[in-house]
Amino acid sequence: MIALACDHTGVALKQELMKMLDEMGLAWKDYGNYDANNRDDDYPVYGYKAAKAVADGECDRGILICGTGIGIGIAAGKVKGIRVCTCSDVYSAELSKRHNNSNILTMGARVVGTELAKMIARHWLTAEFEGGRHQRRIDMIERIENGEAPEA
Ligand SMILES: O=C(CO)[C@H](O)[C@H](O)[C@H](O)COP(=O)(O)O
Repeated sequence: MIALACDHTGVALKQELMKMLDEMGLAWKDYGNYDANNRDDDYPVYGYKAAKAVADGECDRGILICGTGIGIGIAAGKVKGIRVCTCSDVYSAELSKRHNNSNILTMGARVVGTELAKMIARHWLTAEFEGGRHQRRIDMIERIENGEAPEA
């Protein structure tokens, strides 16, 4: 299950991603915002809901959108267990999965066009974590998250 969320800037792009996920046969759940005209909304609300769903195991991973992808990514990354990649290119998106096992992709609806965003999401969704030395580094990140130094 893929968690989707956005603020008012990302409603149209999120709808395009929903169509793409349907075509890929991937299930999704939408954590809002549902209304592009609600311009007074706040991205942390939606970023948190989707990130919590991933952290709690309700969803396997998430794709979140705000104007730049940065604000909603910062908010989502505050949830324990969440590894965010904010991407505007395919290479970073793919490597964030292969090396960092990112579990949330964020993109900027005011940064990337629809087709590029779909391509980025497709690469991210189909890439696989390589483990090995990369797992060691993720373990270090988890130690930092727990208030410890990365080296045991
Ligand atoms: O937080 C952001 C910057 O990382 C997002 O791009 C928001 O979508 C943006 O700040 C919203 O701006 P608006 O002027 O309220 O549309």
